[in-house]
Amino acid sequence: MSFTNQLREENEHLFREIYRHPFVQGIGKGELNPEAVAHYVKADYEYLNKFMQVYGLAISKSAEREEIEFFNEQVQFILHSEVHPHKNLCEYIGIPYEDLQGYDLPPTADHYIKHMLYHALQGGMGETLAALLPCPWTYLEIGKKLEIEFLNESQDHPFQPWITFYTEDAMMDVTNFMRSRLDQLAEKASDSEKQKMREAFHKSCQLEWSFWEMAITCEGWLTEEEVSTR
Ligand SMILES: Cc1ncc(CO)c(N)n1
Repeated sequence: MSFTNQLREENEHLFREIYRHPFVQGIGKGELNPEAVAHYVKADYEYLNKFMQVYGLAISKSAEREEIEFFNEQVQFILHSEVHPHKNLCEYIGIPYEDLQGYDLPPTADHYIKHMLYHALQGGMGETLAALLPCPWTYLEIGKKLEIEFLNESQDHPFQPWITFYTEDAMMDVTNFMRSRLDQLAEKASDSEKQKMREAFHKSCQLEWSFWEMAITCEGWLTEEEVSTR
């Protein structure tokens, strides 16, 4: 079995729970709390800004042009395409996209991005890819499952653009490219390197689930008042 198939199998429980998460199910049902949606877009906009910087670090570790080209394309994809699912969510809550930009990352999003920055700075390309891979892979699976379970050609669905964005070939291509590179690198990696890749991948899966939870609970940093009253 390939290394990334093993990773997928080891994290089956998390993939399942991510799909079952109330925010994800809310996308499917077309019913979401507007405050949670605003919280998600604010966090995800800044998260994706930082995500592009992780791609920049990955470029600095690239062994060949093909990899540089891939990461460069992914930066373009975030800048110009991944704004569409955000705009879909903004329309649902009737708030201009610009009004949801420039906020501090809530604790979980901050943790997630620093986890990726850590592996990109400390580890090699394999570890970097292992930390990045759950991002496209979990969204691809969410999109595919929601499409089958909730999208119906004949009915308007408020989140149809969001769902179909993540089922398009682009998401599949990113996931497959990262998987095949990671599989190649894992073949040559030592056991201890593979262990680091496993851990990076597993923590990213956990943080994907936590990111949805952060949105639905409108998680924020404790205020001074909250700290002093506990
Ligand atoms: C937190 C998170 N993970 C994955 C994606 C998909 O790129 C996203 N937009 N946000």
